[in-house]
Amino acid sequence: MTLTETHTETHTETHTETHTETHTETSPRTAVAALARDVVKIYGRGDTAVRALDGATLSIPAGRFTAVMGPSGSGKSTLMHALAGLDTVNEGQVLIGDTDLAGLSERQRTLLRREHVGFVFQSFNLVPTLTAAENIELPLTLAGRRADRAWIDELVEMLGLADRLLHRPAELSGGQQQRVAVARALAARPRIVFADEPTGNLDSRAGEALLGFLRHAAHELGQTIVMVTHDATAAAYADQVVFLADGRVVGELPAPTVPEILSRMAGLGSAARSGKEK
Ligand SMILES: Nc1ncnc2c1ncn2[C@@H]1O[C@H](COP(=O)(O)OP(=O)(O)OP(=O)(O)O)[C@@H](O)[C@H]1O
Repeated sequence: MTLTETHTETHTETHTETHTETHTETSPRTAVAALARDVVKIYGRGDTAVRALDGATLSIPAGRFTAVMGPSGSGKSTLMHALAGLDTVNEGQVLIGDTDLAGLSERQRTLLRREHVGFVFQSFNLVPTLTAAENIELPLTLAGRRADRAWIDELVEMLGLADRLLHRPAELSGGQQQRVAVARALAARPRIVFADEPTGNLDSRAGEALLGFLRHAAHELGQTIVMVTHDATAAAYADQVVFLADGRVVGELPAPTVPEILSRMAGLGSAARSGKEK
């Protein structure tokens, strides 16, 4: 099953002229899920201006699991925010699917994110007053879309959450909370899921289970996933690792192994965590 086969575009009047969703239920997903081309992002002005992205170019392949690594301050979070439509850029082009974000208003970007982007954060970001089930369905509730019950049930089953659905986040372990967050990110069948250090607050066993699921989601469900991490063990679960330094993409490593990742990172002047010290 590919996600496009059952993904119904429910939005109408809110969409922009620049957004060309012309695919039918049988058309294949584009090979590139998101694209940044020569992107410059400057924070602040004058003497205090910081060039967080300095000509970053990156293509995110659809249906693959991509890890983004780089020294602290290299621009990973900034690039992720730009690709996810959370923030605008000063120069260059950012596309999600076929949509050029430059043509969109802030509200249109919000709607695009709601429809096409899922997020998983280090700190889980679940709503404490809602049950696990309600948290999982929150993106659909917000978008006014009806839950695809069979899909949600499948996610819950795959993530081993079936007996935790009526519990609130405080009654769940860290690993369970993060699995709820992953189910929430995938619930609306987004075009792309961004995960920012998703295993940062998990012990290694829970982290490995989560990373295994993310890889499964890419390979078996066709879900495009982009993960920012400092952890070489986590990055080695990905299909490819993209390396950033000084606001630019400086390398890519397909089929990465932990030693290769650590060696590349050492070349960038940063000590990546091997993940073993956890
Ligand atoms: N809101 C902001 N205002 C000013 N400068 C910022 C802002 N956000 C990020 N920066 C700067 O932009 C640069 C890139 O930051 P970014 O957070 O993207 O790096 P990163 O690679 O994600 O770092 P880390 O691994 O430490 O999280 C850094 O020099 C940072 O200090």
